[in-house]
Amino acid sequence: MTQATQPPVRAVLLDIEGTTIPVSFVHDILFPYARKALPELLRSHGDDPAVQAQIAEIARLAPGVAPLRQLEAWMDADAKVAPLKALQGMVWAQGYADGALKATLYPDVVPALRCWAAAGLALAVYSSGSVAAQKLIYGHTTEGDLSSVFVGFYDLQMGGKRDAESYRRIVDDARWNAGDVLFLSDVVAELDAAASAGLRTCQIARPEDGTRPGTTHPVAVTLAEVAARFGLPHPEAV
Ligand SMILES: CSCCC(=O)C(=O)COP(=O)(O)O
Ligand SMILES: [Mg+2]
Repeated sequence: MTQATQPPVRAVLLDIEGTTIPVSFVHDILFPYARKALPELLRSHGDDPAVQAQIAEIARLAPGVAPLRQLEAWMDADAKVAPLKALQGMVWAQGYADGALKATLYPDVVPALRCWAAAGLALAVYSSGSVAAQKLIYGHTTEGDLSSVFVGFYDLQMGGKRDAESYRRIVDDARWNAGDVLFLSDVVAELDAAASAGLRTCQIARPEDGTRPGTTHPVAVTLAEVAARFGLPHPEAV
């Protein structure tokens, strides 16, 4: 089916890093902040049940390895592992609360998200960052609190982003039809998985991040271009 003969997009599922928020913000600001703050979190909040639950999960995944050592290994590898992502979210909460962290989105993102939500599209997030971290990042942007534009937030509890089953779970949870959903990501393997689950896909290839456009999914450099390609309300037209 060509775009013209496909049913209208009713929902947009969005990755964060490299899609709505620069890779540089995540890697140069968020990750170093967490790397510095995690040892203190483990030391001073090690008896907090929420922290203990993540330490138990680290022990399950990496038996016999000291939790901090394992977290550092995962951070070195940029591993998308749920206990690391949960603990990073906990330390970022403090950074957002005291103003040390504020998210800068790509300039085309806020107009598009506001326009699409106002037009009745259902918007949801799917990121390796924990749901708590997602709500923090969109709740503390340089353009204010954007979290209310989203009807859903999904993380690794749904499964890995390169696994088609994760997208089926999200679509079921949101009570969407897969063919009505457009998934946006910079990572081709994630788009492949979403397409296998029947979602429509578009790669966001941000030149400033050096994203290499693939050849197997439609490609756009901004969300305004996504709007034009998929017949969504255009942020500059409202
Ligand atoms: C929720 S903001 C931090 C994002 C993060 O921790 C990460 O690993 C990026 O993952 P994504 O799935 O958004 O590429
Ligand atoms: Mg990404």
